[in-house]
Amino acid sequence: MSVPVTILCGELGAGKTTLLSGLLEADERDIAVLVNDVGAVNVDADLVEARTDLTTGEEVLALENGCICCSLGGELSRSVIQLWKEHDFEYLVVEASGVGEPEPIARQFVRGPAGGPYDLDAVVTVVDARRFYDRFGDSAVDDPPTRQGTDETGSRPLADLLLEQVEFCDLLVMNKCDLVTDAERERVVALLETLQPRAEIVTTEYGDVDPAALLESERFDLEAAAESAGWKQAIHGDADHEESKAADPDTHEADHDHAETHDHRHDDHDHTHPQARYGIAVDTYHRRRPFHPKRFAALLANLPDGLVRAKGLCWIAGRERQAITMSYAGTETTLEVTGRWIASFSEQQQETYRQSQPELSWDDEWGDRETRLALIGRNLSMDDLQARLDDCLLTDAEMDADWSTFENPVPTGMGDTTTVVSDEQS
Ligand SMILES: Nc1nc2c(ncn2[C@@H]2O[C@H](COP(=O)(O)OP(=O)(O)OP(=O)(O)O)[C@@H](O)[C@H]2O)c(=O)[nH]1
Repeated sequence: MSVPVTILCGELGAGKTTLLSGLLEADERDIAVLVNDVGAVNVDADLVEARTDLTTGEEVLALENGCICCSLGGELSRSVIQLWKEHDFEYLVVEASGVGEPEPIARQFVRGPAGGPYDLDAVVTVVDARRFYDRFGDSAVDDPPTRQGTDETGSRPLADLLLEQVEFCDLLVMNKCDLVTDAERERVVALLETLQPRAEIVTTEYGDVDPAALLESERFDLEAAAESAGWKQAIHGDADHEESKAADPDTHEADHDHAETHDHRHDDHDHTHPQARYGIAVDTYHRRRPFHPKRFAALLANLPDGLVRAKGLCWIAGRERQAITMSYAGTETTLEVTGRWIASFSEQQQETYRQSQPELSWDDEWGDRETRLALIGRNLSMDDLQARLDDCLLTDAEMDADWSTFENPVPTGMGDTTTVVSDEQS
């Protein structure tokens, strides 16, 4: 029988260790714990070990000096397999580094060698309610959120990773609720529901969560988790909507219709519309005309304060091969080369790719090049933001210019990123 696994994510200091200590104390099962902490001194492992030695004697294994989701990927698999071979236990909890991406960790338990002895039960993300509210919850605070630096592992902005942990999980534990007012708590819940419509949300203090919610909940589903982010659903909803309107010629250039895509997930079943109550809106932006690199970068440096999340693919003039993923969270936007437009391959390769993706929308002149972004904001005029994005598109005269002459901060190599910090002045 495979051993069930719960992965525990959340930003540094959100309360993962507190929750885990409580869990180990409250639960009868024989639980092994794998703790990963960035930095040489593995404080968490020491803490949990001290706690577990005194209580139930669970196995604690520490992976140090790195992040299990990237450099230690192989080591994670090796360690958990070794743990399984050498010890007897009923359950494994992996406390992921505060700066790790949960998806690659989860994949190791599904597709990697660890998928044999283990069965991934749930990915749980712990959110610090106070910090989340300060960062994303209220544009009108007198004391603005502190700007996020880059994380220790490289170029990814911390807020971006934080939202990824929210967007890829089965259960959200909103901790430190003693540090927010009721109104602030409700607003954070509404934001979390928008960013991640699939996950259940539990509000708590000092990680006091019923073990049944964390262990053997059988919540995990790789496909569902990978598609569950609010921004992805908005983009899929927009694409589907567009397909159903395909016969309409008006959809060709500017098929945006946010009145219909707006917050579509809750139309059927949620009569309270908490998102609307807190001024939270989801929108999509789709154009088949490239951005001017300099004007687009200038907009990213001056995004409206109410924008919480923006993510999707961009077509940027001068980068005719590179499909660029834009990801905004907190105050920073990363532009990363994440692939190639199919239209930049040879005709024969284009045929092959297009046959394998029959649903791909294709323009006679530009092929699959397009910009398709999800926008999540609060107290924000989506129409103004759309108009500002439109101002970044090439003009008719610029369409005829030599795009390679444009000043262009956008990277060219696969996997390369540029980060633009917004000064939140607009
Ligand atoms: N006020 C308040 N403090 C909390 C709560 N939960 C945890 N803390 C405190 O927050 C601090 C960080 O908690 P940890 O459990 O170490 O957080 P962590 O997520 O494991 O942190 P890293 O190991 O840095 O990733 C500790 O001082 C906890 O006592 C809570 O609900 N309310």
